Amino acid sequence: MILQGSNLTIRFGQTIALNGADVAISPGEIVAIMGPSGSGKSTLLHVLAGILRPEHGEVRLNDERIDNLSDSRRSRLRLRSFGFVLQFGDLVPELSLRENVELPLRLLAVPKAKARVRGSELLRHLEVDELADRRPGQVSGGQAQRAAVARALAHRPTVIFADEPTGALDSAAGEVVLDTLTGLARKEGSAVVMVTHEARVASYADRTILLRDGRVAA
Ligand SMILES: Nc1ncnc2c1ncn2[C@@H]1O[C@H](COP(=O)(O)OP(=O)(O)OP(=O)(O)O)[C@@H](O)[C@H]1O
Repeated sequence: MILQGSNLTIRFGQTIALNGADVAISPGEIVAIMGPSGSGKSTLLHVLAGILRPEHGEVRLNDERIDNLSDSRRSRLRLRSFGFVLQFGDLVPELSLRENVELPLRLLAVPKAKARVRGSELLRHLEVDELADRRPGQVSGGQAQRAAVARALAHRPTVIFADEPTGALDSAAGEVVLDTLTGLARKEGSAVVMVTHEARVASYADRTILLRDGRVAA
């Protein structure tokens, strides 16, 4: 297993968002997390990704415990090992699509020329290379989301976390984003963990984890 969460428990005030959830993700596996509203899907994603710390339980990446690392070590680990695709354009609005895609590489000190080659390759795969110099506000939602997929893949992360990655798109644009996200992740060996409430989105996954009341129900 590449990523493992055991007995994950977290509360927000009186609300128990996760109540002893266990999940394990294999290398390169594509997993959908489904369940009713409020069942803890986004919270599970944030705990697995080291954004939130569980109150009980532990998270292991490559068998190394990550939930008890300091905030700065967890941020560093997220930058190196994880990619993220969120529902709404989380690209940096002041940067071009190309600069957004190169950003994780530049933060990881990849030389500019090398980052440019990798960025161009991904933008081409995602068919937004002709828009590379535009800013996110100057392209459609679907085009921006394809650039977000390119950015998530840029540094060849171990796991890509996607929270409702097509939630803001019409179905045609959503299909393109899912095709490219899952297709490129498979090709490059990144695992994908995606939260969705749509069966159509989950059909792209190898396996679905069903959450109910903060636990894995199936
Ligand atoms: N920051 C927070 N502060 C307070 N309560 C929270 C917070 N985040 C989540 N919760 C609560 O924890 C529970 C699980 O929330 P979560 O967002 O993980 O559910 P979800 O399954 O992703 O829901 P949805 O499908 O509606 O997005 C909910 O009852 C929610 O209200």
